[in-house]
Amino acid sequence: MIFIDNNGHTDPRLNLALEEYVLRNFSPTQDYLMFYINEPSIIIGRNQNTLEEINHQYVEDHNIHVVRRISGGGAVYHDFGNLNFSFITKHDGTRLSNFEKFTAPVIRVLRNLGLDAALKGRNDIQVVEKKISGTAQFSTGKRMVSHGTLLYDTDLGEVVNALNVKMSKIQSKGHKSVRSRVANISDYLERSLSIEDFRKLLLEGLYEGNEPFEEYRLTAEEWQGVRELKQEKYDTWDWNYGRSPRFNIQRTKRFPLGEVDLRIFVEKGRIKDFKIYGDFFGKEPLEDLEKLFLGIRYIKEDISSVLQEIYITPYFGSLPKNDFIDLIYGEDEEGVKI
Ligand SMILES: Nc1ncnc2c1ncn2[C@@H]1O[C@H](COP(=O)(O)OC(=O)CCCC[C@@H]2CCSS2)[C@@H](O)[C@H]1O
Repeated sequence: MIFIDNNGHTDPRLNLALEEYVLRNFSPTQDYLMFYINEPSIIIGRNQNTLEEINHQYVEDHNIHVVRRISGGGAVYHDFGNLNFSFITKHDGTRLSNFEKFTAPVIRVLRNLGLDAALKGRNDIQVVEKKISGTAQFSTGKRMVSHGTLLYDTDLGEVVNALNVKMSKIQSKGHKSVRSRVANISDYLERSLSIEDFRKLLLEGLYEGNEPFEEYRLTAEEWQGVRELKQEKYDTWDWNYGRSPRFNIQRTKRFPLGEVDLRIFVEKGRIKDFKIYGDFFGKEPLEDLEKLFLGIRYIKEDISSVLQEIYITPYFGSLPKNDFIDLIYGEDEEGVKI
């Protein structure tokens, strides 16, 4: 096993690019282990609809990154108190989602630290019914990544806030996260340890009985490749949001002049169909209004700039623009509690 040094980077886009770069470019006959800690971020599963998983307003207001990963599963929150481990190995022929093999050594270390940890559900490590780790896998056919989180001393209030979805009435085939009760590992330890001490103990524990892992630092050229992958993929709206499975949104809002009903169909993050029903829009045919939204990204900025152009038209005579943006892209007051 070779331990890959991530150089202490905490940008989730860089860490996920590094993991994918190692998976795709490093020796196919070697096994690798990597640790990384991300600054506050939500890491979305490969097949999820980003908007269905995040509290958009909260995430924006608090500068929380939203990044899609290549592995399946649900959305998780990371901060400086969450340590991620990642095994990048040959595909061992077992069915994906066999998490036992890769979680067993981690569970052993946690048990040695006095925690009553066990693999529960499909992919959770739990301590007394509370989740302290979520895991996921991705395979290229020959190689695979098996990675997981370890909630060490994460701000658990933020986990709830950031993942408290407020966009309602979305229908999609996107993979839905499995909400759980979560806990921090540090709360179960008898002595106090920093996350850095915990990281060291985990690394030592993982190679117990074997030779210490050989450490590898990437060359400048390899880092360049990682940065390119970051730029082409993990930095892009197309990957993080646009790649979501298609979805439908249905919204109704009562304005002083009457009710407006809206149906939007979004594919690859862009509005493909836009239907608006309401009886106070004046005499212009609504198709003209509807057409203006086709092809734009389903994000506040694009919606707002369309409305900018058409604000002074008969449609919007007496409707405040922000109310309209809210109708198309707002968040309901009552979110789904997790
Ligand atoms: N950091 C963290 N760790 C564990 N569980 C979490 C975390 N954040 C949120 N949650 C809880 O898990 C569910 C989602 O569970 P669900 O089972 O749907 O998804 C997962 O566990 C995915 C794990 C992905 C691990 C990758 C490893 C490196 S990059 S991310 C969420 O609604 C919260 O209740």
